[in-house]
Formats: sequence, structure tokens, C-alpha cells
Amino acid sequence: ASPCDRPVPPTAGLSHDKWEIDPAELHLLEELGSGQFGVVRRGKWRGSIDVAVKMMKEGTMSEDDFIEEAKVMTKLQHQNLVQLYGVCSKDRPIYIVTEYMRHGSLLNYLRRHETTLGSNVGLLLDMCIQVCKGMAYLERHNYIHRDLAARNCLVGSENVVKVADFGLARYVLDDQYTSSGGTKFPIKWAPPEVLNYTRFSSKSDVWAYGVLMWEVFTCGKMPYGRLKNTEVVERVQRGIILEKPKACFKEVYEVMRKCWAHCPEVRPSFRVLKEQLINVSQGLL
Ligand SMILES: CNC(=O)Nc1cc(-c2cccc(-n3cnc4cc(C(C)(C)C)ccc4c3=O)c2C)cn(C)c1=O
Repeated sequence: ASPCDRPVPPTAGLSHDKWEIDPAELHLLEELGSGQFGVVRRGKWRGSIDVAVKMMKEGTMSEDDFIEEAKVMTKLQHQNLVQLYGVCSKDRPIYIVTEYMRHGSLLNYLRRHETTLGSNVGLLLDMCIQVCKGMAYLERHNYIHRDLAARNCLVGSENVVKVADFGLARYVLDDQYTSSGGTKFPIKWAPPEVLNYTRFSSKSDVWAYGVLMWEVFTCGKMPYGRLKNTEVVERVQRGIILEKPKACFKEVYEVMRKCWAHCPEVRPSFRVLKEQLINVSQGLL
């Protein structure tokens, strides 16, 4: 039979394993810090592309499940998401290779530039809108972050802000992080349905986004100050929410408050949030 009427094998195109990166094409440079999975270093890929390389510490991640998911994650591409370029999974430790962001975490950036940023409400709102665009893209793809916070966003040149490590929480093996009673569980970014039933959704990401907005407009303060996790859980379940930051217009605070509706269905989607924030931004500036 002629090739045109022979069906294309379903594996066509996958044979290149394009999410698999050849470690020989990576040149590792300085250490950037360490996260949930161990050390992260800056690197060069194919001689010229700036990358960040997470070197998976043994026992920190359910690796096979992650490698399967990496194929999906490499397809999530948006200007406000830190791009996953691929993985080196032929040897251990596994490497996770992503786009490099030169100014590091949004949380540290806010704290380091408090004096200049504190008075620039337009820039603070723009940062929030960029995160919202990245999250609206994930929402459209039914992808839940599970640990959205300023510490998990990164800053690049010209105040570009991108959401990082989306979905990775599912592969953490440390139950101090994964169980809501654990010391590392992000209680202060969690809505009632996550605190009570660990029921994650794009609407629980919206709650966390409201807390991220509060972090941005306070230039990186710790939500609920030094309150213990148990005290925060008690307040959140009683419907007590974070106060309006000084630097924050009441129109912006109104948007934050909607993210903290007790009932997930009442919270706006990221698609709606994006429209509302853009309207506020055009109205205020
Ligand atoms: C100066 N520039 C830079 O430092 N740039 C960069 C720093 C990091 C970096 C460095 C050290 C640790 C971490 N880190 C932090 N928190 C994490 C949290 C998780 C979850 C699962 C708990 C959400 C997973 C991985 C990490 C993680 O790798 C990151 C993102 C990553 N990227 C892409 C950069 O461009």
C-alpha cells in the first residue's frame, strides 16, 4: 500500500523524547539556592540558553510519577509561566531544567526593593496582573498550582513576573509539607476547604492568589504576622480575613476580598479576576 494510506504510528514525534535533555548539553554554573527538592544551579544549555537546573535530592520526590507528568508540563507555555524545558531522567539524580529568571523570587524582590516599589502602586498592580495572566492560562488548561505564593513566583528583566513550580507539590514526598498538619504546609495561603478536606481546585489557587496580592501590596510582609498556624486556621474558619494594606487602593482590596469568599464557588475565576484588575488598573492610572 502507498504510504499515504498507511496510518501514521501513534508514537510518531514522541520517539525524540523531546522533554528529555542530554546532560552533555548542560554546563552547570553557580548555585542559586535550594528548595523542596534540593540544590538549584544556574546553567547554560546548548552553549547559550540560560537555564536553572534543579538537582533532585534522593527521596524528596516521587520521581517516576513526575517524569510522566513532565511530558504534560513542557506543553504548558505562557509568557507568565516559568517554562519547563525538560528533564534529564536517564541517571540519578534527576535534573529538572527550566527557564532562568535573573532577579529570583518575587518575595525577595519585593522585600529588597520595598522603598522604590512601596510608592509605585502601578507597578505592584502590574505584577499582580502578570501573575493573574499566568494563572488564568493554567486555569484554562485545568491545571492547579497547589502552592501559589510570592515565594513561588520569579522576577526577570523589566519587572517581568512569572509563576514557577506549578503542580510540583503533588510530587513532594515530605509529609511535613503535604499533610495540612505538617510544619511545612502553606497554611497561610490555604482556604477553608483545603484546611478541612485538602480539597484543591483552581478556586483554592484563587484564594492563594488573594494572599499573594496582599504580599505584593505589603512589599513582602508575612501574612497574619507572627500568628501560629493554629491561630490562622481558627481565624480563616471564622471568616476573619487579612486587613487592607496601607499601599492598597480600596478598589484593589475589594478584588482581594472576593478571592477570600468562604465558599469556593463564590470566588471569581482567574479569567474574571484578570478583567477586573485590568479595569481597576485603567481606572486608577
Ligand atoms: C537570581 N535568580 C534566581 O535565583 N533564579 C531562579 C531561582 C530558582 C530557585 C532556586 C532555588 C530554589 C528554588 N525553589 C524554591 N521553591 C520550590 C518550591 C517547590 C514546591 C513543590 C514546594 C512548590 C518546588 C521547587 C522549589 C524550588 O526549586 C528555585 C525556584 C529557580 N529559577 C528557575 C530561577 O530562575
